[in-house]
Amino acid sequence: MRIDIVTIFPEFFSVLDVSLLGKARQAGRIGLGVHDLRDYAYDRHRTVDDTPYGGGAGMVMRPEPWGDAVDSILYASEARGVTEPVIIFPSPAGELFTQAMAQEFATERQLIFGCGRYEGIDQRVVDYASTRARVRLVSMGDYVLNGGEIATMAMIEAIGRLIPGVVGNPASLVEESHSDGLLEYPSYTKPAAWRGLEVPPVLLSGNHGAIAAWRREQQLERTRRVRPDLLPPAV
Ligand SMILES: Nc1ncccc1[N+](=O)[O-]
Repeated sequence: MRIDIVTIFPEFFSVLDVSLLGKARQAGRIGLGVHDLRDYAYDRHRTVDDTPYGGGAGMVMRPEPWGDAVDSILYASEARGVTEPVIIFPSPAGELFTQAMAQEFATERQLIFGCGRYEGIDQRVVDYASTRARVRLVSMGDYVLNGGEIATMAMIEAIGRLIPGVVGNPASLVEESHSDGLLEYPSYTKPAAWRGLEVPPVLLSGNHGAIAAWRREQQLERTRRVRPDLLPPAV
């Protein structure tokens, strides 16, 4: 998979050189391009924002630098034979990011992330990009960040770890929260007793059927208690 990021803070993404994603990049499983939006702002001060039409507080990101940045990335995509990649604009006005979306995006050949700042990006950038790529506005939750960089980092981690070969043991991806729609069961390791707290005896029984049943019940109980909205109908 190829990932391109447009941002005014390219240094934000140096963290993607480490850990699993760093190894995936070294192994060639993920290609990463971080593009500084200011490289596409050709005035002397490399301005990327301006005051909003219609008034109001804050600044809006100008369309020209975005248009040139998107065109430059799409031109390179076409040269690599990728037509209509997905462009993701993190936005509190977007559709809520879920594990299902992470799974969906993990099958794409290329993802482009457009990190807005200030009060957002001129709407015409989204409208223009939609004529040349599959555009998705995606939200990490009902709260407001100062820009799309942290949201992009979270999505890249959630998506990247699903790409075959990135996570050492693919089996570990199966029994996780949200992988089967429910929250995961509690986990324990040695010692069996710690500060007067015991590991549930069933986990020491060696009875795999009883262990699987206990874990499923724990998932349901935890999901009922913490996230009843995730419960499948008639549970
Ligand atoms: N919540 C957000 N606030 C600002 C930018 C992006 C956001 N998001 O969730 O993707």
